Amino acid sequence: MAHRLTKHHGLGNDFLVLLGPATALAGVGADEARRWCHRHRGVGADGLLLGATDADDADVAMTLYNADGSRAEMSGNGIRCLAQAEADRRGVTTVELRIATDGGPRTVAVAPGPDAATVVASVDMGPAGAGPAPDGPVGPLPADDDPAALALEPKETRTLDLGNPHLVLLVDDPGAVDVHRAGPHWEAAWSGGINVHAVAPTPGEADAVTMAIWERGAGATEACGTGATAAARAAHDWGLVGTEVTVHMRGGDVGVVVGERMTLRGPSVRVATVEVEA
Ligand SMILES: N[C@@H](CCC[C@H](N)C(=O)O)C(=O)O
Repeated sequence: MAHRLTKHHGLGNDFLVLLGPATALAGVGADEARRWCHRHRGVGADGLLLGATDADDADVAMTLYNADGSRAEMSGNGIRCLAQAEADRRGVTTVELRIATDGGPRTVAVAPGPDAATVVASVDMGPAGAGPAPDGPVGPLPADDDPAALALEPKETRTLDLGNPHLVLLVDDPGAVDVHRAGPHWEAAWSGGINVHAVAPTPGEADAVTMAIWERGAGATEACGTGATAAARAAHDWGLVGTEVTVHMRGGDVGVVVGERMTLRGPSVRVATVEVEA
């Protein structure tokens, strides 16, 4: 049996989306995510989003698999991609959707973007709660290793829960951090994994931070919406930014409004429609 997927990205954080009634999604899971998200042997993506369009308590019920097949509770970029796919299915470019996620219900307001392939979406991300404590030690390193590359001497650290878990490290220069090494190094202290972000205020720009990203289950990604929301919350609480924050990532920028409930605003771009073998 073949499945018709759409591919989208939010600032280079790319997702495959499969929409349909829950019965049609039933056989699709971790194995399909690993195969379809594979960069060389599949379509390629950071994650697979399943959207059940016949949920009782929401317009769409979202299930997210990372590229390695692990389940994640929530994605700030992914939920915008899912909302764009659902808007396309309905043939509209303006819509407000209630989306059930494993991290709780979210509301996404979709509006037209600068071109036909793009929408801009605002997501009510809910409150930013306290994240999990590490349950193991951060591993030892060779003595001659570069502390800046590994983000070994952060000025502050904070874990946050945006439905999914994040570790935010305040560093001097996120550009100096080698996320391929720093990410796994820090993540190893959480047995369930954690998304790791090295963050600093953006020089010469008020209310802006720059971040480098390592994602649980996907590795180095160009952008992370829940991570950007966590970074903005942490930077605000450290007194570095106000309540309307621009977060600069390798793939582009999002806007975050810091409050009791956090709001994330950014684009989703439709890339392709593909038919894959089950
Ligand atoms: N990139 C996403 C987050 C995807 C899930 C994450 N890798 C996890 O395992 O928690 C985002 O934009 O939020």
